[in-house]
Amino acid sequence: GGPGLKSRRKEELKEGRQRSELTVSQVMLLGDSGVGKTCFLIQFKDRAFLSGTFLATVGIDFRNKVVRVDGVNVKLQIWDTAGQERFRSVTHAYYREAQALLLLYDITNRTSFDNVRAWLTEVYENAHKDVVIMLLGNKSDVTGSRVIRKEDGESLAKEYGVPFMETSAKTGMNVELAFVAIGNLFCIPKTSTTALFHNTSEGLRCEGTCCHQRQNIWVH
Ligand SMILES: Nc1nc2c(ncn2[C@@H]2O[C@H](COP(=O)(O)OP(=O)(O)OP(=O)(O)O)[C@@H](O)[C@H]2O)c(=O)[nH]1
Repeated sequence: GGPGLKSRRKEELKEGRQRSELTVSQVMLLGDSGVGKTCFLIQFKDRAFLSGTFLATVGIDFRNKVVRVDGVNVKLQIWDTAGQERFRSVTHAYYREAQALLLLYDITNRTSFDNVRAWLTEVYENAHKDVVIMLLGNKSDVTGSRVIRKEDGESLAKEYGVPFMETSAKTGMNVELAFVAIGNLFCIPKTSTTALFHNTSEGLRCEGTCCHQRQNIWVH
């Protein structure tokens, strides 16, 4: 009893309120095998980089993380998919469930960049029509063996009307930002094809009207 219990109750209430504010969103990581999807997710979740031996993802794996977007807690359930062709049928089954897709290519691997078009075709055929897509040029820390210029990534993204960033799962550059941006993208009006982000002292802000309540996107 006593004041200890009272304050604990207060805390529980506050927690409960916070929990009910939480929205859940499914995010899928896509792209060729070896572009760095698993590393990208681990960097985001644990701020660590897995170097050394490359272990290809088998089928699908997932991790949760809560990000704060415009004062709302968003629980991202992130699905890490296998890039290898032989697992495609498994990953296809998850497309429909995803609210957001992060499509990665490797800036040191031209094939992975060329395959972005094929990935997008697959996405448009299988994913939900309101899915939010973002293109990411990963491994931007590598300077010596870069084969895809940043401008190439930008123009491809513009062609498809999707936002773009270069990232590094190794240094962590833009990793968190990409996930926060995905959260923010839900705020972009459907008619808008380009997302304008502003870096403010309070974090990333996007231009557009907020629509956190859009039923097909947010699962409460
Ligand atoms: N330099 C550098 N290496 C990276 C980066 N991201 C991943 N790697 C390396 O690239 C290799 C592949 O990374 P993974 O994350 O396993 O690739 P994946 O896309 O998950 O591959 P699949 O599971 O087969 O689809 C590993 O050897 C990583 O260490 C990065 O940002 N910079």
